[in-house]
Amino acid sequence: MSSVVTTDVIIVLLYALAAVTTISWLWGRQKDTVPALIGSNGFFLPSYKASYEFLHHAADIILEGYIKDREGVFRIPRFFQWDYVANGARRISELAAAPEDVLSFKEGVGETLQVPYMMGPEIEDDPYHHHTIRTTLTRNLGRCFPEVRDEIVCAFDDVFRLETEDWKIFTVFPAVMHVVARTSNRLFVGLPLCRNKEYLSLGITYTVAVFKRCHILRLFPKFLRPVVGPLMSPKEKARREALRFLGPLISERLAKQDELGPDWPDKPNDLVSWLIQDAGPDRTASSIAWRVVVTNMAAIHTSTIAFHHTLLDLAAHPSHIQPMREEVERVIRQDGWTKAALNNMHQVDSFIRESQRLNGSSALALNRKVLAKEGFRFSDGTVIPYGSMLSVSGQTVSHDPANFDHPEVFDGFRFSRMRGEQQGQEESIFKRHMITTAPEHLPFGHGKHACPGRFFAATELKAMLAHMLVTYDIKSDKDSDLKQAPQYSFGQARKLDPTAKIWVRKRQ
Ligand code: HEM
Repeated sequence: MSSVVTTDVIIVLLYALAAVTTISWLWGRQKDTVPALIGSNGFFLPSYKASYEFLHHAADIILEGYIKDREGVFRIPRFFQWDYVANGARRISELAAAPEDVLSFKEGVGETLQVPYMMGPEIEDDPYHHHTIRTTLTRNLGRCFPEVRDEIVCAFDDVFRLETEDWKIFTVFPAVMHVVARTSNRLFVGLPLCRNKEYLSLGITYTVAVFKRCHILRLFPKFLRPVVGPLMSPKEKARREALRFLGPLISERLAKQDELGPDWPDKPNDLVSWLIQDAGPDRTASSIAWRVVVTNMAAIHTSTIAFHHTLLDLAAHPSHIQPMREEVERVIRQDGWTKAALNNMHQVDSFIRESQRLNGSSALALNRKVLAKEGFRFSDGTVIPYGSMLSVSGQTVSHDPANFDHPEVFDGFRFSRMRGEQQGQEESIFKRHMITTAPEHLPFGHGKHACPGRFFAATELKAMLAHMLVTYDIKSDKDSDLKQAPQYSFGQARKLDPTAKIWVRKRQ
């Protein structure tokens, strides 16, 4: 009993200390002219009530701000601090183009995902695997496509196990996550490990833990995070497991490289080899195994969410199936199952881009932290103070009639039509590809930090959709026709319905 009382007293004292420190820091700062979206403008710190309201209605509140002023900047209440949200294409472009020492991507992600606690300080300080993904992995997509395609075929076979001609019902999320995890790991670690259920569940469990716990840790004041962060971190356990699965494989490759040089005969062409090449002094089995897990985290959750929505959109809008089937079959007859063939599947590409447009997994995009001591200044003079988090309202731009005709309507061939209409105008055509980011299309971010894995994600997701179209019939589960209804949010994160189902059978 007395130890509980002591803990309570310590926590109250720590909170009081945080409040005094924050208030005195804010007191010395210039008055903030950016209006608050909810809560009172007059207060230095947002009220608990406003922060709680934002936690549960973030998407609606951000939309309200967008409707109020499509070119504006607002403050949003978080426990213990105000964050900032900017609207409009001009501000999005200015934010995306700002240098790292003014608006930091690294510190923005660090804060959003609580990287030092969830992944470790070395991932924040030296994210060399981002470079590996952007360069070597992307360059090898054509060469590695036969393996990726093979894994897609086998993984769908294993997940669906359709032995008769009858329809079978599936819960979409776990089915898609299994296929995505296997396919991604075929490229990351190769056979046979990419089919090892325990290994795959390590990546999935760690990813789910990071995305849940980072939001909870952000509810604590900063000075408490070094205490609470390590207690909540899934990192140590996942690191040990990663070494168990990947340690022998990586040690063997490191030994071969030491003995035979960097281009030893029959060196596997996968992420493990590419990371060994880029690792520099951090070239140990333990640290490379950890980069593989962290890459899994960036790749699997995001791609699973995207394909989950794609399949539900397909089931809800079946008139798109036949034209896409015809496109896939025509292109495959011409080019075979190759990466080049995917480039010619314009309707498939457009369908996934449209699904991403309407189903963003976060109400906020481009999360950055202001590092310039004088604050970040937009070209109209609005200043975001030093140390603040600044984001843009990623979802609202996709739903704005100024950017899209009938934005609320799912129109799977919206982007392929635009490409058709603009044949010959090279610059515009490339604006409509799934991988192309724009101020009005932010699922992959925008600017120099736009997702480096999006070329792989597009290859994987298009190959998955093309395979499903020509191999299976799918139809909606009547009960989950209104699949958007059960979506709810926690802070900026929008959660999908993990119970949504579809019917699948062998193609008739
Ligand atoms: C549909 C799937 C995916 C979506 C929607 C997605 C989305 C994003 C977004 C929004 C960002 C932040 C961009 C910004 O703030 O400007 C990002 C960054 C990143 N993504 Fe993805 N991603 C996907 C797939 C992947 C895959 C497959 C990989 C790895 C192979 C990957 C690796 C990364 C990495 C390493 C970063 C950090 C980039 C940097 O530091 O510059 N992503 N992604």
